[in-house]
Amino acid sequence: MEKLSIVKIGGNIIEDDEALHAFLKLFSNLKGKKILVHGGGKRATHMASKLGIESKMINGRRITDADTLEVITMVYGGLVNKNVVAKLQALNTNAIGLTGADINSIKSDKRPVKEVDFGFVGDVKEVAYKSIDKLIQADFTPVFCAITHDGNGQLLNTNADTITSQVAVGMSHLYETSIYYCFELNGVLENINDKNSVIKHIDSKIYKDLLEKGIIADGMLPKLENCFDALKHGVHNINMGNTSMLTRENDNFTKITL
Ligand SMILES: Nc1ncnc2c1ncn2[C@@H]1O[C@H](COP(=O)(O)OP(=O)(O)O)[C@@H](O)[C@H]1O
Ligand SMILES: CC(=O)N[C@@H](CCC(=O)OP(=O)(O)O)C(=O)O
Repeated sequence: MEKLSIVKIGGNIIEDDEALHAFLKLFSNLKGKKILVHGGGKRATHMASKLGIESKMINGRRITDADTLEVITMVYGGLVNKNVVAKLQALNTNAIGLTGADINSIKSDKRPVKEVDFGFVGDVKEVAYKSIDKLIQADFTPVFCAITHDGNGQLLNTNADTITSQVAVGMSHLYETSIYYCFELNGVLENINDKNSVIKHIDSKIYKDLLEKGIIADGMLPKLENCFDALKHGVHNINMGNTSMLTRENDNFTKITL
């Protein structure tokens, strides 16, 4: 099976022009077929506050009312996505920016209201991996933002880590797929205050242990949940760490297995 890399960059890299440029250079130089997924939660929170809209997060997910949906559509689908695409073009990578509505690539269901009403937040139900592959086969590099749609004209906010793992599961029908979750730290850390305390390997048993010890928290919780879900559904390989792990010269990052 041919290989495919799906790389996700988080909010802290997007916020830092130098880090973003350095990352995009590495991504452009990455050999083989590839897809980029970006977040931008921090930028959305900042923009919302400029517009006088308060941001609320529960379990790492944004409560997305109608006003917030407008902000995230402008920020993720517009500002961040188009800037990333333009910067990739400058690096000779022929990128195409997409929400899940484009080419009907990612359909989701609005999250049902239980204890919490998340508003316009979508849980992914269908990835059109064959359509995405048409872009890849035409030598375009898809760049997804954190927006999906319900098929009835409604855009929905969807966590970028989840988009990454679900797109990876879809693409695993066609490729041996690896995920690279790039963020500002060197990997999952034993001690969050010590950047050198990288845990090099996490499997389900170690994960349970880390959860019990309270070592994993905040944004790392949904990230790791997504990892195990993806591995159970056909994704070959998952790595988490600093963007330099893309060079393969750095082996100081976290590898996740079942
Ligand atoms: N044990 C841990 N190791 C590394 N990061 C952790 C850990 N526990 C919690 N985190 C937090 O998870 C964050 C990464 O997740 P998230 O905020 O969703 O970032 P991103 O926007 O890059 O996806 C880190 O910035 C860190 O604050
Ligand atoms: C539903 C939900 O929470 N969506 C996320 C999507 C952006 C994202 O995931 O950005 P990072 O990867 O930078 O955190 C949000 O609006 O914050």
